[in-house]
Amino acid sequence: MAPNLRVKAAFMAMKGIGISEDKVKPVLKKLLKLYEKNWEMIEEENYRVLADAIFDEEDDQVEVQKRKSTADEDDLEEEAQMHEVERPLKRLRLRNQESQGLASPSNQNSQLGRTSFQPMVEQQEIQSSSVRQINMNKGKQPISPMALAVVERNNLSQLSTTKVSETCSVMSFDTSIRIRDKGKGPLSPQFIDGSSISERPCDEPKDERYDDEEPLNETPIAAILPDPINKGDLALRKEMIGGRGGRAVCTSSSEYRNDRERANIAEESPTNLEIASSPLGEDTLNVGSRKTNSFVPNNASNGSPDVQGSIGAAAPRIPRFPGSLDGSNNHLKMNKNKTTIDCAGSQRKLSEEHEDADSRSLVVFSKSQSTPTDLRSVHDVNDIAKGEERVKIPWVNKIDEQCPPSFHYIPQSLAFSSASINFSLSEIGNENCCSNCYGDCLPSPVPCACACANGGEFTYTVKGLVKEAFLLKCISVNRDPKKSHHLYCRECPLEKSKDNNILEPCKGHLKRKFIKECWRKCGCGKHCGNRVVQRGISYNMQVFMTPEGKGWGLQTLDELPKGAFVCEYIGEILTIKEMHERNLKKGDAAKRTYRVLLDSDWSSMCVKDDEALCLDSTTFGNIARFINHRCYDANLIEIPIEVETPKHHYYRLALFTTRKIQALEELTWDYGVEFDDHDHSLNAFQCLCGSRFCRNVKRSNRVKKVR
Ligand SMILES: C[S@@+](CC[C@H](N)C(=O)[O-])C[C@H]1O[C@@H](n2cnc3c(N)ncnc32)[C@H](O)[C@@H]1O
Repeated sequence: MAPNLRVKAAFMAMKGIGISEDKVKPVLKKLLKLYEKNWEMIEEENYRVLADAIFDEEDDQVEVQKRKSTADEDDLEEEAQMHEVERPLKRLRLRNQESQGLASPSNQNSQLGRTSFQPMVEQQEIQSSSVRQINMNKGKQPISPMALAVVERNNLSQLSTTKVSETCSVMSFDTSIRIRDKGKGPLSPQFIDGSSISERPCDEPKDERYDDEEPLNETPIAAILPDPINKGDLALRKEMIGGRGGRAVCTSSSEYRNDRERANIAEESPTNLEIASSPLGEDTLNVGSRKTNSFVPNNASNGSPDVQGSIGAAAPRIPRFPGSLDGSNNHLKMNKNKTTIDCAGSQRKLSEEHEDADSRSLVVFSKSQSTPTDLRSVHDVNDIAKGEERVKIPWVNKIDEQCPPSFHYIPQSLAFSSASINFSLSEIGNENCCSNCYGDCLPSPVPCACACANGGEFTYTVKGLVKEAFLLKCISVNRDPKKSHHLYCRECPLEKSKDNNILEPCKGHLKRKFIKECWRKCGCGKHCGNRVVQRGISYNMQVFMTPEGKGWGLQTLDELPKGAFVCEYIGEILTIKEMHERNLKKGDAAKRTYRVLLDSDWSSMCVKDDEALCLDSTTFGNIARFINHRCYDANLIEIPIEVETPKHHYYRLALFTTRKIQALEELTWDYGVEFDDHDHSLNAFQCLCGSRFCRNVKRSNRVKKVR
């Protein structure tokens, strides 16, 4: 349909429910801008989004009007106070009261005659003063001086251009990939990224509805339970205390390099072929489940405080998020005197810490008093990724005294135990790779075999960004998961894992578009433009404590272009059965785990039990575990990436920007949570995303209105 016909149709539809053109016009304009002229979204469900937006606009106007009259009342009140002495009405009232003996409020109105309006002045005073009180409290959060915060908001650009970049040095990753031919035993693990900061997105204004509300006291973001002491502790202790100097390569935020240039600087992170079992996992993880999409968030705790430098946990679509390792109070805290305190109570002045900012462990530990768990929970304030990424990822808390929750930073996902992910070269046939290519595939006029798998053309631009058309398709599938995008398993592994006597029918899985990247069996080089995700994180980000009460979050320190790769969702690779077992073990704590289902292609294959997988970032993960949820208009989107195997039971899950993102914006993605799905209360949390499309807002009234 031509655009103007669509406009007319929208007018007609709105007219049908009694909304005039002049009200529709400005809102429609805004929506078209917001959805980048994606009419399908606006037209869906008989223009429901449009109608909702118009009602919202009306609500906003009423609110503004209310505020205006409140402000007027305040002004009046102030004026009245200034001229208290000459307030005739008040004096009159007092005189009347005195003369008529009207001390009791109960008989005031009846006996004061014409002057009875005066008690209303009094009432008005009370109202306006309480309004004033609310206004005064509004927006005030308990903000303690940030003991550990190295980054002041105002100085962020400085941080990203100087502090971060100054500390860059060339890093070489240990590329410990062990590839074996099919059937010849274990392969090597694969890892990935993480980290963040943030501020409100410029085009995602905070919803006024939340302004006057106290932040809700949510369930804590997730609790990571203590790992059993094992041999790894010694190495960890060494790393915590000594750090691994000079490994990270940072990209200055001011100097943008495209992905390929960046790739020349840093070593490619190791690609995982086979996933190693974690000796720790089982006792330490919690899982949640989710209905259809791949993200299974839990009730993340708001982060019980940990040691300075430790990270908080977060979770995406199947994911759930952790908090403290053991839920005990064994956490390091920051005190308000700008002194850092470790678990053992050692104190150290912040200034001293700044002096040796490049030393990678800022917390002073008393070795004798610190347990291995304490040590593991400490995160370097300058780099929560512990040098595992190409860039450093600092953390900051300007809101309270919590430190990020404990977890193990891993840059690539690892199998916990039973997941069937032994990638082998023989599994990738010649038709599944471009063995005849050379150098960089992108400039070639003839699409290579990998491009053919992407529908005959590369999905990345030469700048390493996802092409607009592909991105829009992904966004529309996510934002508009109509039935047509859902596929249903004949025997759903998720339902099978539930131990129900009767097997429930599959609830459906969102069918997503994959990107196939070139890989090591291809003839091209590792800087080929069709290898973006596997090169890892390249933008500067920061983990930060959100002011809205969402716990920790991730924000970008760099401006990010639309379609840019931000990070992969990394975690332990679990079979659904393992996930379920962990849930049972954890009981209520399972609500605080961060898991994402890898179910984008379940329905198109008969998934065996050990092939139905999810990623659990509760105890082992990267910065993605800090990314908070935002309903509908999140600035990141997850896209499945095929790298090491053509079988889609395992794939990488990468997060890309849905639009240009300003430095200091919080990074968010839509977990796909259904807040009214009572069957999946494990995933529920009180959503504070602030989106005008928030699904956690009771919509019944609005829907009624539309009908
Ligand atoms: C993957 S974690 C995100 C990081 C988490 N905020 C933290 O502190 O570790 C997911 C958890 O964060 C919290 N969260 C994420 N998005 C939220 C939102 N929009 N509103 C409220 N809480 C949110 C919930 O507790 C959720 O279970």
